[in-house]
Amino acid sequence: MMQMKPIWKKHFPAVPFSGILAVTGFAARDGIAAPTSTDWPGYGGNQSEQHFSPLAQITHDNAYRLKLAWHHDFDTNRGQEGIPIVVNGVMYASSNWSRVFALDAGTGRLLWSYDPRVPGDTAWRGCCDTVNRGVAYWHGMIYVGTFDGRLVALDAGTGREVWSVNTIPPDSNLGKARAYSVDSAPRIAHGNVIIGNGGAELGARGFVSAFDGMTGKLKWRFFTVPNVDNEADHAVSDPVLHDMAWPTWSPTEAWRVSGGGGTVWDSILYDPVTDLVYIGVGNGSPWNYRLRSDGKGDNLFLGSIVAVQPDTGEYVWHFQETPRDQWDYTSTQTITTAELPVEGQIRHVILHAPKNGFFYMIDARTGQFLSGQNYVFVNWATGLDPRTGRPLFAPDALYTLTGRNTKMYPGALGAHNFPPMAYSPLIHLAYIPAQQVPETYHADRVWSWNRKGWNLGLDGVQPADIADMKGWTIAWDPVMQQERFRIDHTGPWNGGMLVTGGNVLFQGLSDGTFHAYDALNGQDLFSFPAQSGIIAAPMTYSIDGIQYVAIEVGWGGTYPLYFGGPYKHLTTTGNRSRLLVFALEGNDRLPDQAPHDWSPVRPPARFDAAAAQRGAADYATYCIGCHGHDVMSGGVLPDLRWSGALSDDGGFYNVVGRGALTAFGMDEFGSVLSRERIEDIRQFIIQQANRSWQQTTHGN
Ligand SMILES: O=C(O)c1cc(C(=O)O)c2c(n1)C(=O)C(=O)c1cc(C(=O)O)[nH]c1-2
Ligand SMILES: [Ca+2]
Repeated sequence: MMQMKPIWKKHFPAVPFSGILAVTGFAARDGIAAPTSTDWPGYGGNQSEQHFSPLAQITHDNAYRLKLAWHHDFDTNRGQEGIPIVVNGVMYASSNWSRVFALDAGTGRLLWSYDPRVPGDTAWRGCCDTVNRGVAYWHGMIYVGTFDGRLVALDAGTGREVWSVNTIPPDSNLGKARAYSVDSAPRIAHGNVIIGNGGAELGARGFVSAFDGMTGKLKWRFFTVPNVDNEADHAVSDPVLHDMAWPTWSPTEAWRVSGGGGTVWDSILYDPVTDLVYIGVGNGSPWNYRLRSDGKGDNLFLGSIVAVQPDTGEYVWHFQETPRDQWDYTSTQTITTAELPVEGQIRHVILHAPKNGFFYMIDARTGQFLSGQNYVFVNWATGLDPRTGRPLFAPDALYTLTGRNTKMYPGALGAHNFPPMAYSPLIHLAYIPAQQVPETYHADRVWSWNRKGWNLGLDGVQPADIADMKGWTIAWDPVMQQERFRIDHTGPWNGGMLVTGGNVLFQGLSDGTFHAYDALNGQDLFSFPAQSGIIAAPMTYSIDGIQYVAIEVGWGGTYPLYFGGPYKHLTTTGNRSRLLVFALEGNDRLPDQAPHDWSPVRPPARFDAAAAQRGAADYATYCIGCHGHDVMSGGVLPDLRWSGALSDDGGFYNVVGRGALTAFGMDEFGSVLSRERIEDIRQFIIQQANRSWQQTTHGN
């Protein structure tokens, strides 16, 4: 093997490492021990959310020996995006539908489980599966955000509910759509539990709330986009929205209805060094910038990182990465801090690789742009203004203004989505689970509003050919703003990263394998067949001197749901959602894999082509987000082409119109679509099923 020189030695003789063991924010309650450095006390590991652990028992020399120590089957086969936490030997893992499991982290023995009983008819509110990314620990309590918008505090010892609040207030200032869902991990700052929400694809006005960790009392709320009438929300964001954000919006119809977007649906970081909370703000709602804001203004705080005070939520600074958003370029991706040299001085900086394809280094105290460079091919901007970091738009990028359908790199799933990036304070590299998923955007000319449906203001978003879809892990040098090496994957939508003191990089892939790589050069050290695609990120901890690495397995999230069948990598099987835990010793094994999938069955032979054409439009608004392009399942939810309900209009209406399968997450649409329109959707699905049937051998 070629030995690589440690890259960092070139410009780092002796750099003080940031917050590796910093666990001070997780203070102990009487009689309850504080987490230790062998734990994984929060979503991002340490308080810099570097997805780094100093544990070094597993190294590039021995990682090939990794074994399965134990596994835990989840009670759902939907997508898994959670990163478990470990505190004092107990693992707290969350799963789809916001369920929580406490397990003995050494053996996998189930200690308790908690089901918030999220009503199945709330599933439509989420763009991207009923996933959950994790829980928070503080003072002997576990906090989980539930898909239907609650924040729940559990007793860490028993799983008993201590308090529960609705994080989505009934206020009238949230827009008409109110498609709120919560899937991100709560974060803790000064004893406050901070949580955002998602929903901008369907219609939502973004905000972040802070609740007292002990009592659940609301401490503050910060809205990320202005009140539509520039009136007071009686929230801490009032002054900055009134003075700074409002002038960057045009008071047109579309955002008044849909809420404007700016949802904080994933990353939030409390930084003990600056004593600030950074929130990653999402895309505009509707996506169509011309319809949303008359094509005017930067639309603050869309596509920004905003820094606020932990106790009050008061605005401190913002840095907007994507002004004039019309591509779903969220800034919700991993917010990480590090100590790095800038012009000869060590600075405390934020590292950020948002969807838009640029890697940013920002001063954490002031929000000042320090440097930035595209980490993948992009065609929406030709670069960044070197002084301000503002993107230089490519002429074709503003497609809602030009009216020309445009294929954009990145597309709406971004060059980097929710799977966390990691940063090694030993090697000084960031590891980005990056991808190329181009899409062609077709702008609508007229705004129309659909309750319970997607509200993009677009005629459609067309994914590129599968050959154009790529996935890599990019090792990025943030100081030089350049790539050091990359690991090629079979396709996009791979899991997030973990890097350790043993200089090992762990990642699960969309092709259903789990890997350990050498963090210095990307060499593949270990591969495990996990039986299902992986989108979550691993974490590590140590008990009784043994280092474990855990990963949640379960194909899902938006890519397989929305893009559908042609983009599925594991063609042989449906999902098996589980938690896998590895160590250097272990003798657990997975049960043999019996292939299971949705087999084609002969669809009804006749359909009405004109009805099918009408149904296609409603399918794209109401169904596509879960059931996929061209009605092909991406391997998570049932493939409607082969559904028994297709053969009978009454049975189909019972499911789609009346909600016969509500308990499974299939809501009723009879309240928003007439029986005729639902029948048109059935005709469209039958048409698609016949097309597929013809294309298989069955057609002969
Ligand atoms: O705008 C939003 O409110 C919002 C929310 C979410 C979410 O809550 O998961 C996602 C997105 N946007 C999004 O753009 C996106 O690509 C995405 C992927 C996923 C996922 O879990 O697979 N969620 C989301
Ligand atoms: Ca979005």
